[in-house]
Amino acid sequence: MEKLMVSATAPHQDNFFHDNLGKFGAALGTKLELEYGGMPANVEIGSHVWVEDPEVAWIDGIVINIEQDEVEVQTSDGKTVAVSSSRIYPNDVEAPSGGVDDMTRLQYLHEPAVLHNLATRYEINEIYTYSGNILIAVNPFQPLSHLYDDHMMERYKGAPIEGLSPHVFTIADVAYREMIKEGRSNSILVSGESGAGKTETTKMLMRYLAYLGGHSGAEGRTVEQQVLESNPVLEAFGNAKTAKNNNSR
Ligand SMILES: Nc1ncnc2c1ncn2[C@@H]1O[C@H](COP(=O)(O)OP(=O)(O)OP(=O)(O)O)[C@@H](O)[C@H]1O
Repeated sequence: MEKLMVSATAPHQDNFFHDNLGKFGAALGTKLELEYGGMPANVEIGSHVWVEDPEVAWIDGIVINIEQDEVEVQTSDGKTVAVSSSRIYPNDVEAPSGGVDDMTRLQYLHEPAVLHNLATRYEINEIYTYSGNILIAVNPFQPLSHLYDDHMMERYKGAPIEGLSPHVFTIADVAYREMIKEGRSNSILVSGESGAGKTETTKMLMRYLAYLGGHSGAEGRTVEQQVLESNPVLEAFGNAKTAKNNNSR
């Protein structure tokens, strides 16, 4: 059985941009341990790097001094910090200002680069980003209805993955088409911490799948309507308010 994956994540704050990369990192639930076993080979005085910061998780800066295993970095908030050479990560300052829609296109695939890319896209309401064939969804904590309307479903229907912005509909579309082509069941794995947006993501997946397969059903209601109408009933029985989510499953 083919599996497609959507990884949902929550920034926990309405405005998390650069100051909230730390919370975002925690929400991602992943720590990309890419140790260099020493200083990255291409780091020298003047290099742009990321260093860890207690407030904002990762901050960009410029190397101003290197002494054996210790590197001095002037950070963009005007401070000077001394860190072990194994704790700095190269910063690609030539990366597109709006981020990249597939993280495999990043020059460096380490934690600060990944988080910075997601945060940059989130700033412009691009909540979806691919990492190869995995879709990362960042919880917008606000209705983005234009992303999920009929017009969008029509646009994504059967469309090649390359031409359109990353979207949960593409994941559903690929899963559906593979199921038809292979003639066997398919599955989509949606993972993430509580409050990350798994339920909402799943609703969008179901909505799109119902749209693809929907036709007029009993009492003139479409399959899409019937599937979606079952949600509030199921949620009324199974959901509860928790510290992380008002509508937790
Ligand atoms: N794509 C989205 N668009 C708008 N709001 C969203 C989206 N995803 C999540 N949210 C908001 O975040 C809240 C929490 O999301 P959701 O219930 O899907 O999280 P969850 O991962 O299923 O959590 P749990 O594991 O606790 O059930 C939603 O009630 C909704 O307000």
